[in-house]
Amino acid sequence: MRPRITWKVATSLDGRIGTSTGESQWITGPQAREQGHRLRATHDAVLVGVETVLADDPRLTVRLPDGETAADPLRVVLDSRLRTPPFARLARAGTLILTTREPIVIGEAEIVRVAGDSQGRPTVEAVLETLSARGVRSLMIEGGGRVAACFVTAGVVDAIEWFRAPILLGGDGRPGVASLALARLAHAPRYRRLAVEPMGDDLWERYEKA
Ligand SMILES: Nc1c(N[C@@H]2O[C@H](COP(=O)(O)O)[C@@H](O)[C@H]2O)[nH]c(=O)[nH]c1=O
Repeated sequence: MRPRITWKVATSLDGRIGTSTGESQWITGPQAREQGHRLRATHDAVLVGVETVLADDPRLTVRLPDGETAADPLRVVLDSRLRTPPFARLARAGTLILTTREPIVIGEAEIVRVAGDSQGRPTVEAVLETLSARGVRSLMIEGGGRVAACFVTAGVVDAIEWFRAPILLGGDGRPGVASLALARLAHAPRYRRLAVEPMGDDLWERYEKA
């Protein structure tokens, strides 16, 4: 059985995750970001694409206010061509890098080769099979836009945790979800809103697959 998949995204009002130059830290305020950490703590694994590693050098750990502790999820990077730098914060034990190339050493991360599509990117199916085999039952995708588009297109995004900040970044900003190549509205993936909660200046919108 595949893991339950949640896509978590922090955007401007107009659904952008960064400016045209890629600046993205931070779009949402401290309360929304803390909630993001709580969501990490409730998932077995958190996944990003290598573009996010190169842009943000994320840690993907759970960092909670003083006195609160929670285990870190398995960190997963989709990196078909193994571009994760050995000095990246994710290049350490507790990170699984999925590639379609012959594995090389990247810090202390574990590198596993999986099946690729016609463009040499790990297939969603192969990623989910690999994670299921490791006992991952819940997976949170944290971006970027292309990775989100792959999982949405594959029809496997069961829930969305959307943090929306009251700023505008415009059409030249980086989209939260890249191309879905939709010609017909009838084919748009549809989600049902479960809750909306103010988080400081931001909004936390929760959706599940309709
Ligand atoms: N920019 C942005 C987010 N960005 C997400 O957080 C990641 C950084 O995680 P870490 O290095 O562990 O702090 C980054 O790569 C991206 O996935 N999250 C948010 O709640 N709000 C924000 O405005």
